[in-house]
Amino acid sequence: MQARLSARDLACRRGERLLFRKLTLDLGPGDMLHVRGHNGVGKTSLMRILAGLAPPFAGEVERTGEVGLVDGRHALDLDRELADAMRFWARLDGAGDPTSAMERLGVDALADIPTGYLSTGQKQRAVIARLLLRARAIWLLDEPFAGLDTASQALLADLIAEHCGNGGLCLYVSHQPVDLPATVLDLAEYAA
Ligand SMILES: Nc1ncnc2c1ncn2[C@@H]1O[C@H](COP(=O)(O)OP(=O)(O)OP(=O)(O)O)[C@@H](O)[C@H]1O
Repeated sequence: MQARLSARDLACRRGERLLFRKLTLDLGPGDMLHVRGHNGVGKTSLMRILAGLAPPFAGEVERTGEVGLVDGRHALDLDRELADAMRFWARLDGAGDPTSAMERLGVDALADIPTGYLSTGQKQRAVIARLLLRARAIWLLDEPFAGLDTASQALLADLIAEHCGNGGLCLYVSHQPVDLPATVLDLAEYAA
């Protein structure tokens, strides 16, 4: 898997405020980076910049490989049954049958439940199942462990390890410690 994510001298401004600056990183196959920092330091903003969804105030980002982004924006049609929602995502993502990804995340038993009825953790597991629908080299996961029970947190850690073991890379934001051999980046150290 071709995976590379580099950022040079990144700065981020939101409204009138400069949040962080002079952030440089270079991630390749197998690399894991745990981004942390206090509320409002700019973690979500950083993820959006790295994903190419927002421009940096300064600096450059280079990506090799497709991005799989998990953030709080689930974009689920609340009336659609989960199996149907997953098939919709699979079509959007150019992927095949979502059944095995649903089984891996243990949401196959929820197939006929409208997504609006799913609990927070169940929705999050569905979103992670979507991430597995298609091979994407660069995983950008914003608070992916939030709302997950202990078993699901361990499963997600396993999935990240597997992804990186297969030559992918993963950058995740988490306020909680995660049992993975990731390098830690404290965004507060780059606060402007
Ligand atoms: N569109 C915007 N315009 C102005 N300010 C914004 C905008 N979006 C976010 N901000 C501000 O930028 C700062 C950083 O937000 P961001 O969501 O990146 O922080 P975070 O580190 O992810 O926080 P948390 O840990 O609470 O999720 C916050 O003070 C937020 O209010």
